[in-house]
Amino acid sequence: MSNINDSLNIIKTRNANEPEFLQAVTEVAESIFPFVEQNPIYRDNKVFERMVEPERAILFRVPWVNDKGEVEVNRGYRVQMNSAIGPYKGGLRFHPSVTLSVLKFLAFEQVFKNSLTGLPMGGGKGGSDFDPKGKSDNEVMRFCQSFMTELYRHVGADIDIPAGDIGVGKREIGYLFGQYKRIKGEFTGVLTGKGAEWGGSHIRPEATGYGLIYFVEEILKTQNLNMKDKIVTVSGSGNVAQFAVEKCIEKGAKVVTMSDSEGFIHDPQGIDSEKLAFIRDLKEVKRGRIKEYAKRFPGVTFYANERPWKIKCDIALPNATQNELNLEDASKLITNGCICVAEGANMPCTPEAVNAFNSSNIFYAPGKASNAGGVAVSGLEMSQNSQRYSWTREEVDQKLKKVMKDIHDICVKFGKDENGRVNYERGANIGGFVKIADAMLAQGVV
Ligand SMILES: NC(=O)C1=CN([C@@H]2O[C@H](COP(=O)(O)OP(=O)(O)OC[C@H]3O[C@@H](n4cnc5c(N)ncnc54)[C@H](OP(=O)(O)O)[C@@H]3O)[C@@H](O)[C@H]2O)C=CC1
Ligand SMILES: O=C(O)CCC(=O)C(=O)O
Repeated sequence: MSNINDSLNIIKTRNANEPEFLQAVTEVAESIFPFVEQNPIYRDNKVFERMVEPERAILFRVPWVNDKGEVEVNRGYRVQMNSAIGPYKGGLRFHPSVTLSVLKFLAFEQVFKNSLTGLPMGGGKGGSDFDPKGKSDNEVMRFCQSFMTELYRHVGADIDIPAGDIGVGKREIGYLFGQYKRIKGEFTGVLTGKGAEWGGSHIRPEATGYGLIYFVEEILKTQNLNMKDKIVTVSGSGNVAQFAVEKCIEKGAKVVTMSDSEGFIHDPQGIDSEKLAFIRDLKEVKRGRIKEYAKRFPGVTFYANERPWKIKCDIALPNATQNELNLEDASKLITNGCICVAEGANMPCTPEAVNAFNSSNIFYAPGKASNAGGVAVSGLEMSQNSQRYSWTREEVDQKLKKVMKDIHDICVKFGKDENGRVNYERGANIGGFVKIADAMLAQGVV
C-alpha cells in the first residue's frame, strides 16, 4: 500500500506552479493524514489523492468591447472540483489576481465547506482576471454577457450553480443570469445571490457576515462569553465585511477598523449604523475608496497600505482576501490579548499565522467553517427555487443560525483534544472530509 506522505509529494510535484492550491491542500493534509492512517479504507482507496484532482477545469476566452470601442480579452475559468455529495457549487471571483491556482484553492476549500453545511452541495469555483474596478456598468454588463456566453454550457440548476465572490455582487449576478436566461430560454435557479424579487433568497447578501458572527458567538459561548462590548477589528469593506460589522453592532460589540486594498481606517469611537451606511453607499453606489471615511468622520486615522492587525482587539475578523494576515500580524494579535480570530475570507491567515494561533490561547476559526453561512443560504436559495417558493427573512435567518451551530458542533466533535480544547482547524477538516470520503467510497472509483 502506498504511503499517504508519498502521495503528498506527488501532489506537490504535479502542482508545483500552483502555490495557493498547494497551501490549501497541505493545510488539509496535515490535519487529516493521521485520521486517514487510522482509517485505512480511505488510504487504500486513494480518496484524498482523488479529492485534490478537479473532476474538470474549464478555461476559456472572454472577449468584450470597452466604452471606447476597443476589444479587450480576459480569461475565464470554472473549476468543478467534486460532485460526490451534490452538484458543483461555489462563487465566481472577478479580480486581476485570479489564476488557475487561486481558483483551485478556492474550489478545494469549497468542497469541505459545503460538506460542513450539511446540505447536498459539491464544490466548485470560477472567475476571471477581469477587474470590475473603474469599469462602467455597461462595460461590466458586456463582460458578464461574454463570460456567460461560454459558461452557460457547463452550468445548470442540477449541474453547477455559481454565485458571487470578490468582485461579483448583485449587479454581476443580474447580468450573468439575464444572459443565461436569454441563451437557454429558461428561468431556473442556475445562479444564487439573485435579487429577492427574481428568485433570490432573503438573507443571502447578509449570510456570510451574519453566519460568521453566529459562529463566533458559538465559540465565545464555550467560554461563557458573548459579543457585548468586545472590541473587533475587521479587514475588508465588501459584502462579507459590511454584514459582519452590521451584526457586531447589533450584538453590542465595537468595530474599530475596516479596510480595502489601499489601506485601513481606525475609528476608536467605533463604527455605528450611520457610519456603516456611509461605507455601504461609498462601496456599493459610489464605488469609492475607504480613505474617504477618514475625511468624513472626525477622530479617524487612515493607514495607507497597512492592515489592521496591529490595533488592539478582542476579536479579529479577516474578511478581505487570502494571505492577508501573516506571522508578524498573528504575533501582534497574540501579544495584544486577542481571544478569537475568525475567518470571513477564504484562507486569509498564512500557515505560519495559523500555527501560531493554534499554539496560543486564541480560538482560531478557519474560513471553511466560519464563513460557510453564505454558501449555506445559497443552498437554501436552491431549495426555494426548486419548490418555487420563498421563505421569510426570519425563517432563513433561523435556518442559518442552526447551520452555523451544527458546524460548530462538528468542529467540536472532530477537533476536541485530550485536554478538552477544540482545534477548530482539525475539526473542520476531518468533519468536512468524512462525508465526502464516504460518498466517494459508496460511488466506486470515479
Ligand atoms: N461573498 C460571499 O458570500 C463569500 C465570500 N467569501 C470570501 O470573503 C472574502 C471577501 O469577499 P466579498 O466580501 O464577497 O468580496 P467583495 O468584493 O465584496 O469585497 C472584497 C473586499 O476585500 C478587499 N480586497 C480584495 N482583494 C484584496 C487584496 N488583494 N488586498 C487587500 N484587500 C483586498 C476589497 O478591497 P478593494 O475594493 O480595494 O479591492 C474589498 O474591501 C473573499 O476571501 C471571499 O472568497 C467567503 C464566503 C462567502
Ligand atoms: O454561495 C455560494 O455558492 C458561494 C459562496 C462562496 O463562494 C464561498 O463560500 O466562498
